[in-house]
Amino acid sequence: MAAKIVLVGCGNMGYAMLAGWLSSGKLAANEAIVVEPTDTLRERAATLGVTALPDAGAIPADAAPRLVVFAVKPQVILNVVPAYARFKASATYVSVAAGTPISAFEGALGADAGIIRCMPNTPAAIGKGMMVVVANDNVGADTSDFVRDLLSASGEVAAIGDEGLMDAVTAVSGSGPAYVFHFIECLTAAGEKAGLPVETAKLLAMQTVYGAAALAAESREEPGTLRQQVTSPNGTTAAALSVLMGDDRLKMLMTEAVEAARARSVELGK
Ligand SMILES: NC(=O)C1=CN([C@@H]2O[C@H](COP(=O)(O)OP(=O)(O)OC[C@H]3O[C@@H](n4cnc5c(N)ncnc54)[C@H](OP(=O)(O)O)[C@@H]3O)[C@@H](O)[C@H]2O)C=CC1
Ligand SMILES: O=C(O)[C@@H]1CCC=N1
Repeated sequence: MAAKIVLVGCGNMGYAMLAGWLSSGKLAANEAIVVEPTDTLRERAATLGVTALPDAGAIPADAAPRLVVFAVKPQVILNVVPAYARFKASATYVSVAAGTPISAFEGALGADAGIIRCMPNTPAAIGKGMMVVVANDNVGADTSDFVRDLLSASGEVAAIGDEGLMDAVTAVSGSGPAYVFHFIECLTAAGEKAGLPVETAKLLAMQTVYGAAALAAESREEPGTLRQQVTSPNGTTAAALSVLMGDDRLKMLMTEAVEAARARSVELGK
């Protein structure tokens, strides 16, 4: 059974990517094999029509995948990788793990293995993700193009030459959706405190974040200009922004949060 892709780990991130690839039509279900030990997650993957197996040993000998994509936790990834070394003749290896450097995969698979480190985020599930990639010198142009095309089904793809920046990338776009989800939670709670029914507060918070993000993405104006367009002199927005921006309060908080994530990514790579 030939397969284009073996996806190792189909939890939050693996499933989000797989769902994006399949729904875009860039990958057919019969071109993917998923390896996932957790029964419920394996069954969820199988509902998408892919072959879902409990361990690497169950993959047919003739699978010859073009890509092996690791979407398991950084804490276990280097124990998981060796079982996939047998696909080296056909495969390039892609890791989405936070922290784990390309050199660690070269150590496990050999210096001649093609390795791509990718930092996706969960909006990939609906084609709105941000994927940042960096590859070692063993990855040829054909494979780079193939991976870029596949990842583009999940959203925006950017390449960086300096792997050292991947910890910062992880802290901004990899973890970033969680910051935005928390912002929605906080705006909802604040709306409720101001007297709105919770469902109304949630709708207002969600649609406001969605609309503002879409406007910022589609407009030619800078976010700062768009902010000023909302802010009437001495009006309601100015009152709120004096709380958020006074003493650079939110900026300092975001800087601290991103630095905490970046430092944790560095730690996970050790
Ligand atoms: N979640 C996110 O938003 C993002 C995550 N990432 C990265 O993606 C990776 C996965 O994260 P996430 O999806 O959140 O984690 P999850 O725990 O949701 O998914 C990982 C899955 O891998 C399974 N697994 C464990 N061992 C193996 C194995 N030997 N073979 C196959 N599957 C195995 C786990 O099963 P079990 O639980 O039974 O061990 C689990 O179901 C991490 O490295 C993370 O850094 C990157 C960007 C964003
Ligand atoms: O929290 C984490 O470690 C992973 C990496 C980026 C998003 N989730």
